Amino acid sequence: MNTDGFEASDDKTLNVTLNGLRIEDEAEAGDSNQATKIRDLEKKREDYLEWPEYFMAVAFLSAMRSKDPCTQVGACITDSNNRIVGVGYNGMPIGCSDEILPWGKTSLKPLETKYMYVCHAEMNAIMNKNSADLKGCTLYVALFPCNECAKLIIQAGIKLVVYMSDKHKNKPSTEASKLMFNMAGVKYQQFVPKKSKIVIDFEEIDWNNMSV
Ligand SMILES: Nc1ccn([C@H]2C[C@H](O)[C@@H](COP(=O)(O)O)O2)c(=O)n1
Ligand SMILES: [Zn+2]
Repeated sequence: MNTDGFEASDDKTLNVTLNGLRIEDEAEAGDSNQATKIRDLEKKREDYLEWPEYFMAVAFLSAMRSKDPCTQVGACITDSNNRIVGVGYNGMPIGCSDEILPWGKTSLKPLETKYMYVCHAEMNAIMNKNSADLKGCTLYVALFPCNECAKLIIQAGIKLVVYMSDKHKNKPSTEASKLMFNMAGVKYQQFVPKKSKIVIDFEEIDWNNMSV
């Protein structure tokens, strides 16, 4: 065993035992890159997802379930213990076929547009709650909530809305949401990602080191 805790075997394979796991490397003993790599496996990871990024990523993952051809929105509600207590995405109400109801938005006949029927992501996340109530909770959502969802958010007792985009900020609906949030003491803040990308590539997972 050398001073780094590595064991150089006769066949020039670098063998290291970490927490009962034997890591064998085809590197020559003394290869400093390999040594650094192996030493990194002994330390706590520093590039783990922080809570806000994790929750916003859950919101975005949920949005991938949406069948809306134009806009997919996801929402994730968390409590003060950083537990997820509700998730949702925009979709047709339960029992109302999303094969039959319209997904278009341009028809001059309101009944033939999705707007009459779609449940917004925030509404679904609130309705899907798995805790007794949502008092003091935080809602993560891709788009700033509309006025109808703002009412639900307020009534549910949610205290903070973290949103990614307020691209409709000049719409009366957004202004109404902000007016109600301000009156009701619901705070809202734009999410500033620390990572530009969060990728899950199933084909690239290194099962030996369990890194993605
Ligand atoms: N905060 C939001 C904003 C929008 N949505 C949903 C509702 C519709 O399915 C769609 C909006 O349609 P668009 O006019 O953008 O094609 O997005 C939501 O769930 N939450
Ligand atoms: Zn809404």
